[in-house]
Amino acid sequence: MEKKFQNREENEQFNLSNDGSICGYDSLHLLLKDNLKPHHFQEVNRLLTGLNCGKALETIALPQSATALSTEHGFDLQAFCFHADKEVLREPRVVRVGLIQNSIALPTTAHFVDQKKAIFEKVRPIIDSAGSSGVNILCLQEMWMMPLGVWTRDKKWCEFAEPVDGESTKFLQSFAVKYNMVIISPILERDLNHGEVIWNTAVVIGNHGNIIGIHRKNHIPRIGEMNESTFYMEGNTGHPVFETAFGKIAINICFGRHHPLNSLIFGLNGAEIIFNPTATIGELTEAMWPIEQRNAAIANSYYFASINRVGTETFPGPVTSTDFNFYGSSYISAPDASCTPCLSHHRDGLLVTDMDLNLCRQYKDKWGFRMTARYELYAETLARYLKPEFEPQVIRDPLLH
Ligand SMILES: NC(=O)NCCC(=O)O
Repeated sequence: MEKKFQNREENEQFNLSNDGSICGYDSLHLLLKDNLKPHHFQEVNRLLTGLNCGKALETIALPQSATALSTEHGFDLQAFCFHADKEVLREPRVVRVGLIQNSIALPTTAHFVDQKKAIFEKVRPIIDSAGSSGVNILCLQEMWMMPLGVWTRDKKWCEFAEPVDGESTKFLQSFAVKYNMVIISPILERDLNHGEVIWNTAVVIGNHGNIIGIHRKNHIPRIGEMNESTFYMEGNTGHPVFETAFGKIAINICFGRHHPLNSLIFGLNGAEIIFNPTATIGELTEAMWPIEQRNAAIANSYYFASINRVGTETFPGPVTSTDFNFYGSSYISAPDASCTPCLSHHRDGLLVTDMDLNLCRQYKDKWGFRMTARYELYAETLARYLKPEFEPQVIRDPLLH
């Protein structure tokens, strides 16, 4: 539950104990709401999260069956609605999207079978809550079925890898059928047909429980010790867009969000919603988190839905122990530059959001980013850049020494 304190000093004091909250609050949004005068908060909120169709983003009421699960299991549950303008020739195309963020359920030293089982049991009520909320497309976090062992160099974590039609897919297929829901399941994949190599993969399960297809992570981080390429290499599936019963979607896995051309190409292939399952930590990316995804949504006239895991994952090593502190804060950005507030910084959560997909074309028409882009210039420079004899186009001040 959200921590509540008598006053700001107590909140700040609490933050010193470092429970992963923001000064005792679930999110920046709630911290500001609780500490600003209502008219100040209204203005700060407008500046931080924008306006959708001229108004602050509306919240939506969810069925009691969904909210009861959040109370019983202590996960954050928030619900919002992005509107589009009314059109004469097209009906609204409203899709209900759900994002799940969660911590692991057992210490990373527990038996692997127990760890995976415990994660399944942890997400089960959250998926049920999404299902009873009428979610059409649900996305889980990057490698949701395991701790983030790929940030250690310890190859034992390869044991969590599964074939595309493995245990995690089978677990989720039953929910897809039960709730008539498309489910995106980001896993550590083992490709049995190609030398048993490992990939970082999102499996797209259709609303009839069928596997529509997969996408493999395009960009693999190599940041100091955070070097996932010791486990798997850059994906070989391009930039697929999956045409589902509820809209055209694509998955831009984690590190891909830092690459604007990666985001661009999903858009050129016609994606209306990008799902961005992520695992990231505060000291590295928290200042980027509210910016990059919103920018991608604006520049490409699509929705961008980002999910980050929560909690601390401790990996004891022979000499030192490594801790990763994930900051949650899953949220959705829209083509009109508005966005939802973030889910909790430290608790499991489900974000349910209605989005009218008509907003994508309306913003293409209004801002004309596709029309005004200079793809031929970019393509020409990129083609030259790839050649060994490339020289940067720099005009030097002749008065420089
Ligand atoms: N999982 C992953 O690619 N994380 C890298 C850090 C980041 O992009 O935030």
